[in-house]
Amino acid sequence: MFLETIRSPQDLKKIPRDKLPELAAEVRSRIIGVVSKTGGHLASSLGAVELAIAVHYCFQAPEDIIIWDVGHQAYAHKILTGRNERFDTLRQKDGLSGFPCRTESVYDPFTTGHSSTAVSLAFGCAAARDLRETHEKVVAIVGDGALTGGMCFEALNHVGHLGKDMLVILNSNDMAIAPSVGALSTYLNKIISRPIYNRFKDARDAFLKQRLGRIGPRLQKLADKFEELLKGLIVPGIFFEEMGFKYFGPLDGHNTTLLIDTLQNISHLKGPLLLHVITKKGKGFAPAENQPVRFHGTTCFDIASGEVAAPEEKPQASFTDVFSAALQALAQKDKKIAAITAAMPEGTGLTSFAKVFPERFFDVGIAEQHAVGFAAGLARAGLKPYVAVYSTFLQRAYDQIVEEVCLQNLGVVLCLDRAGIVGEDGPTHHGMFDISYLRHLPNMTVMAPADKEDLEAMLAFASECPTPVAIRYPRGTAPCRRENFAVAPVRQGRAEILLDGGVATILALGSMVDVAVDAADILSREGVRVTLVNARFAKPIDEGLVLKLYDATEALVTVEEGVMAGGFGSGVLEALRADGRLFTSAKKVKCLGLPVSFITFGKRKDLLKQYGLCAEGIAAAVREALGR
Ligand SMILES: Cc1ncc(C[n+]2csc(CCOP(=O)(O)OP(=O)(O)O)c2C)c(N)n1
Ligand SMILES: CC(=O)[C@@H](O)[C@H](O)COP(=O)(O)O
Ligand SMILES: [Mg+2]
Repeated sequence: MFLETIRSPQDLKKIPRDKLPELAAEVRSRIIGVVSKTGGHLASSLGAVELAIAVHYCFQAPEDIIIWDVGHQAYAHKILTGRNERFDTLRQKDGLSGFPCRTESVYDPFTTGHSSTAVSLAFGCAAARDLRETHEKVVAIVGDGALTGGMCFEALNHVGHLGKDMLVILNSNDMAIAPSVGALSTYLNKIISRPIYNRFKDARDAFLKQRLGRIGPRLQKLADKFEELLKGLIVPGIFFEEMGFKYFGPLDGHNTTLLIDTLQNISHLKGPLLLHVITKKGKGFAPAENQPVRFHGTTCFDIASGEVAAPEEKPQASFTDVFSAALQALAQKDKKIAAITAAMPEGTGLTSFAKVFPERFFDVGIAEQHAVGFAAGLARAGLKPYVAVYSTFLQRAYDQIVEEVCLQNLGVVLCLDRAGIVGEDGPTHHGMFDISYLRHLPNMTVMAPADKEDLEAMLAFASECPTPVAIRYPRGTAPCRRENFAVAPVRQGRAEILLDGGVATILALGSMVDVAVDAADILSREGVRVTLVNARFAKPIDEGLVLKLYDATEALVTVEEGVMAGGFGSGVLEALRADGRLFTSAKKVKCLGLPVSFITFGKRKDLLKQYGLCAEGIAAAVREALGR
């Protein structure tokens, strides 16, 4: 067992080169064993095992800086950099992060999770190195999916211009989460298969053999020279060469000897280098090789069959499922509806929309900024675009939301999935800032559905709304409306009263409504009756109702699954302050939500509980506000 001997990359370097494939097999089996129990980003990490071995074999981390883009493929890197013993704790609270993490290891120069950042980060390190006159190497490892992100292009442009020493390793597997899309992906495929060059070579060989007989060998020499010239014109990677990089490859990214030889040969070269390696997503585990999308990010599974472990409870439709079905139903009736994803058709629930309405579906690649700008164009030209994107990734497109959507007052619908605590992906992925970053924007309406019925109604409401709308919903199950509560029609800026006549009011937003219903039950068993409001709108807030209930009840508690600063509760306080009531009354208003801090990874339910966003937490807040 080689793996047991490795505590750091120094130990890795002691292993003979010809034994590295055995080490790779051990690392793979360790990754599969752990991820089968913890869940995680399996397929990408399996594809980058040899790459991690080769990079750590050739470079001197942590002095040399190695940055994995996104970081979801870095499990082998973690295992080889002193974290093998703790690897079983992957993505568990207080365990190892699923992504590179600055506070976890000196071998992780950055905490990452969002795509297309590595070249910028690496280039910053390279530029600083040159100013400090030190000599560390800087390496950015970027996937073909990540390469579609604008930030990556901006960085390549800058690197090529300034020409500093650094290495970009492009890990091509023809996949983002879904199959890669875009002209660049087509270009990379051309490089890999080299059809023009190969066709030329085959035709030339055949011609020389069949037609020229004995004078062939002399001509062959001439042709070889010509071929070299021609190769210069159609050489793979000419795009990167023109951008100012020396291009090497494409290489088999699973051949450790080839990778190490090449890295050692090129790493002393000056200027920006780009090494293109070809890998297989899911390499070494047949179920993941065959279903890379399914195993991109997986829950626990059975290693022998590759089957996902049966859920403990009966599976219920998620908010994503509800969104998926409802948008399709709307699109059947309204031909103006289009759907846009930034490389996440499965995660956002748009896969079946893409099949049913291929001409109205757009996967723009990992390009959230472009997704929003593109949607603005569609809306301006008379379509009704729904941009389905995770809350955390929409942060990228803030300026496009402000300038291209809100300032133009266009009817773009932003559908923010994974809004709130996402769980095991942790701080890079929790969608906790969106209410705050959207609520202050002119012309923007911000909604959050309490349940399945609300989401369906809000999507329909948005289809009629000529101005910008954002609908945020969390990861996980969408509750159905409870039997004793009717569903009021969705009207702009109007909340819905679920329980009336209480001594205190709970104003709950989105995912917190169902939890607040349970809190109301707890309190009612204690003899405390509450008025419960499904706020529906974070902007505009139903100010009339807020003021009315402030007067009518003894205390007010707001609850939201988002950061409190600038959030829904802040909006309620702003309404009370603007009206002057906050200054003239001693009534207690209590806001529940997430603090202004980066929240770790762990189970969604546990993390919500930690911040009082559970039935008992809400009940306790009401008791406190009432002074009981
Ligand atoms: C800004 C941003 N948008 C979307 C994602 C979601 N995401 C994570 S990995 C990934 C695909 C990355 O593809 P690639 O870089 O080719 O890596 P591979 O999974 O193929 O190894 C996507 C879309 C993200 N992490 N960050
Ligand atoms: C690495 C990354 O950003 C995605 O793979 C993300 O982890 C997907 O999250 P979901 O599992 O919630 O779709
Ligand atoms: Mg890829």
